[in-house]
Amino acid sequence: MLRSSFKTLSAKAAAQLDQELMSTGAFSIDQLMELAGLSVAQAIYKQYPPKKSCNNTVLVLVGPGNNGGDGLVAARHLKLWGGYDPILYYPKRTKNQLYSNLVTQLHDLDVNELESVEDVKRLVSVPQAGVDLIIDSLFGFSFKPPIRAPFDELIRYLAENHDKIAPIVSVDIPSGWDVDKGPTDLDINATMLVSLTAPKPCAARFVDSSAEKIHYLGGRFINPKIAKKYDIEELVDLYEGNELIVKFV
Ligand SMILES: NC(=O)C1=CN([C@@H]2O[C@H](COP(=O)(O)OP(=O)(O)OC[C@H]3O[C@@H](n4cnc5c(N)ncnc54)[C@H](O)[C@@H]3O)[C@@H](O)[C@H]2O)[C@H](O)CC1
Ligand SMILES: [K+]
Repeated sequence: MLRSSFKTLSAKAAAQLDQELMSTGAFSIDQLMELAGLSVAQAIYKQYPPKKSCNNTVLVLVGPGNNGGDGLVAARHLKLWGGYDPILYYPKRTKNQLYSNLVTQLHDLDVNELESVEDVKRLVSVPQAGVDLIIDSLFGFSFKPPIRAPFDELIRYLAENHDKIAPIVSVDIPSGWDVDKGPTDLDINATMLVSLTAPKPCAARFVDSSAEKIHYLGGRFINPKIAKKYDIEELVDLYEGNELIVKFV
């Protein structure tokens, strides 16, 4: 599949598909999130395998919705596989058993958390010994700009310091971008994007912005009937064998 010609799903269609999977499709959100987060972890393992020369510290920026949940799941898999040392920044928690369970699972794996944006700034700015990779699981297809506190300060810092910090892997959407229109004045400057189910329109802007941008597809849970209804059969057909991810090249 050519890296800049792929079917996309608008923010509205993505939300509708998500609802359909969980209503008539009879999936639970836990199931979808587990598969989404697992595919994010696999894409990271493939693109950034753990190195012997560093701690492989992965800072996971966790937002208040399901995009954040995908990041929590990905962190668990990376930790379980060994080689990676995830650390969380999760400033705004939704009171929901699903998320508190995911956090408990990470605490049981001795995954630590940062308390403030200042802690994040300190850690990401330490050359070599700080953070080797950043997972941006702040916002996904339900994000509506402009970005509100406390996330504005965080994204502004990452945007302004992108040449000094570790690569950023965005889950589903580069956080702060308009899902359908693309970058706003706050660009998190992600290096890699893992689109879930289908790329959203902003993914085309992402790959067009530089030949260096890396783009994966994950979230392999769409049956042929739903794929046909949403006109994304050609995306579903890209997965080979038992693979959970596809790299656009
Ligand atoms: N079918 C799939 O592909 C699946 C994808 N998953 C992931 O879920 C997200 C979408 O999750 P959702 O809970 O609908 O929303 P978000 O995580 O995008 O964020 C909602 C959250 O953010 C707040 N918010 C919105 N705009 C702003 C703003 N301008 N400033 C600050 N805060 C904002 C809002 O109030 C909510 O609290 C999708 O992208 C995938 O990553 C599922 O995991 C599985 C199925
Ligand atoms: K994101």
